[in-house]
Amino acid sequence: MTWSEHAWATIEPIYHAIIAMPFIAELQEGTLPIEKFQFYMAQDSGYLEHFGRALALIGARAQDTDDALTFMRFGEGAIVVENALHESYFRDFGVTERGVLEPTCHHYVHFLKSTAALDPVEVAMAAVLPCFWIYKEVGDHIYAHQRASKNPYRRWIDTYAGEDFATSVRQAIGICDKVAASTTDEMRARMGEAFITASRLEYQFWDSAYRLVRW
Ligand SMILES: Cc1ncc(C[n+]2csc(CCO)c2C)c(N)n1
Repeated sequence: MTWSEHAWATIEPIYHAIIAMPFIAELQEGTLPIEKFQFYMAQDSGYLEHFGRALALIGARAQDTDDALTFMRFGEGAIVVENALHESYFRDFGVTERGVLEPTCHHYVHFLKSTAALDPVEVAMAAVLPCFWIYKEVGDHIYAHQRASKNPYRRWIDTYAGEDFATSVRQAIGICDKVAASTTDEMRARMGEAFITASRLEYQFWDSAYRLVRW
């Protein structure tokens, strides 16, 4: 079993809890109240900027030059590409400003940034993996189960269910498996812990958007 297969098996309950969340079910049906989506988008816009910086830092710390380049490109993607999507969503859904990072987003980005800066680079790579992988699985799940023909959240769904994104996810998993294969049991365990923590925070991110949790 590869490191990633094992890691995914440990977060399977979290993944199932995510796809059962009202936020995801209502996004899929197109019935999610707009204010919850606005909250999510505004928080996610802040998340993406910090996440992009964490990815670039992991790129700078990666041992292998190809991996460094891949992470730098991920970082660029998070800031440039995803922000463009957010900007158009801001327009379409009437969000005027990003606002402050609310507790869950604040916690998540600071967990990622401190891990990227202070922990071994393999652990940092594992910490950012749920962001890719869970979005891919959630995107595919919603895409496969959607019934509404006129879903205002369609573009969000298409982004994460698309083939371009699938390629990035495969790359991120591949790098984690490669570094895991050439490290110690202790480091693989630390990678697993970071993977679980980030998966919990993915759950919390949607949950707190649904509940509009502010400071
Ligand atoms: C809370 C949160 N987690 C994950 C993503 C998805 N995501 C953001 S950037 C990126 C990779 C580089 O483009 C991916 C997969 C998100 N939007 N918001």
